[in-house]
Amino acid sequence: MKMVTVEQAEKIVLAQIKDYGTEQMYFENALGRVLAEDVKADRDLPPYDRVTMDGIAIQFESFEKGNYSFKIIGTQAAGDTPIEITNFDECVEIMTGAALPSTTDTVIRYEDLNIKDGIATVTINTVTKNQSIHFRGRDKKQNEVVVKANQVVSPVIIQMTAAVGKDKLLVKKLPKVVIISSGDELIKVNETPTPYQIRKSNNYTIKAALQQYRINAEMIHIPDDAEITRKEIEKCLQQYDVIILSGGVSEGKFDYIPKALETCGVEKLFHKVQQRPGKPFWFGKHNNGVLVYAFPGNPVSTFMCLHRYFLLWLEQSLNIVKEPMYAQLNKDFVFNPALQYFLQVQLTINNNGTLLATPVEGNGSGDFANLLGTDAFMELPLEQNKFTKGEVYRIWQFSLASKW
Ligand SMILES: Nc1nc2c(c(=O)[nH]1)N[C@H]1C(S)=C(S)[C@@H](COP(=O)(O)OP(=O)(O)OC[C@H]3O[C@@H](n4cnc5c(N)ncnc54)[C@H](O)[C@@H]3O)O[C@H]1N2
Ligand code: MOO
Repeated sequence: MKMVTVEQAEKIVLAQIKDYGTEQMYFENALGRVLAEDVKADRDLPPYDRVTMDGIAIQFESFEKGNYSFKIIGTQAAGDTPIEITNFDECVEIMTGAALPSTTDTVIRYEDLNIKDGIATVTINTVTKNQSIHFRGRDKKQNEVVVKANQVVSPVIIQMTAAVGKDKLLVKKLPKVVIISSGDELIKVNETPTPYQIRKSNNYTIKAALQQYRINAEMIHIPDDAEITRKEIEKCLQQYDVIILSGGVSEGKFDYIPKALETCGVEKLFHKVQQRPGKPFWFGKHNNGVLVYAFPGNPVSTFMCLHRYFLLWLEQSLNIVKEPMYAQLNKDFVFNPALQYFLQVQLTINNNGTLLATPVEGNGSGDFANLLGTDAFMELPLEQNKFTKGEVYRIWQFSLASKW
């Protein structure tokens, strides 16, 4: 099979979008999950005419006719049953959050009153009818949708679901994912490497990226052994929805992955994409539905393919709707090979509000240290070799949104 373009690879990957169903969960645990139902207001919001200042509640008409002094007939806290007045010159001392008595229509705050011997005297001349009242149903009506389905549950959504008494939420189920690292040169994080060994790290960055979507992926390491590789993949095909591999997919003597996958009945949908980094990316599907993303082992290649293909597939499978992001190249750049280049860029916003992408090239796809100073990959078009400052291209952001 011929090498596919980035565009073709994306099409093939997105043709495998899958709905993993829904599940109910306690609302407090739903942060970061994708809501699979609309949430409606169980009653009007606010549910009653809500007082917004501590002070007194009066009938505006009384003040309008020249009455400045009101006899306090009671004190009403938030949560209390409203105390009704029976005379024009009466008032209720009332607290923020209390329900406005139906016989009153205006609230005057303590700062504008003088209270002595049970009489509240207004010390200002301008009072507006209905002031300091947040009227019932002003924000939302009963049964109105307050949170729409198909969005990631955020702190404000948690607040709203709490407020409308919805303690269980229907959310999208997440695929079961296993991350497989391979290579005899790789040791555990807490082991001491020989001069020629390195610590495993790609698998942790994948796991962490997936945790942002609340997926708790398992991790497995396999040695450079064809038979063990085959057996482990065989097992994973029975237990998971998605297998993500990192390493062992290029031309090396110990790159057993593509062969093992095909022996296990995983159909190759493509191997090799016309891109840098990440050229040897292998993607396939088992007839039981399990998808296999086998990323090239170089850390930046794995990281780029994860964002450009897997997370895109995941977001679309979970119905997370995201608009593509673009930025303006902030420096001329040249790339000659006939490959689609994913340039590492640092993002800043200039004083015109334009998102600028400054190239920070690094030392190739093994240089994962370079990722720390960058925020996104800028996808440069295949047809061009020269890219000029001021041109706008698509970006794939990986730094946390909290940067701004
Ligand atoms: N003759 C050719 N050689 C290579 C080609 C090619 O087309 N022909 N492609 C190159 C490209 S591009 C890439 S990218 C790499 C991909 O190789 P593999 O997928 O086989 O990956 P490995 O050889 O297993 O590892 C590459 C590199 O990454 C390190 N690595 C692997 N896994 C991890 C991990 N979990 N954590 C940290 N680092 C990891 C590994 O130690 C190697 O240094 O192939 C080129 N070669
Ligand atoms: O996929 Mo490789 O990243 O070009 O070194």
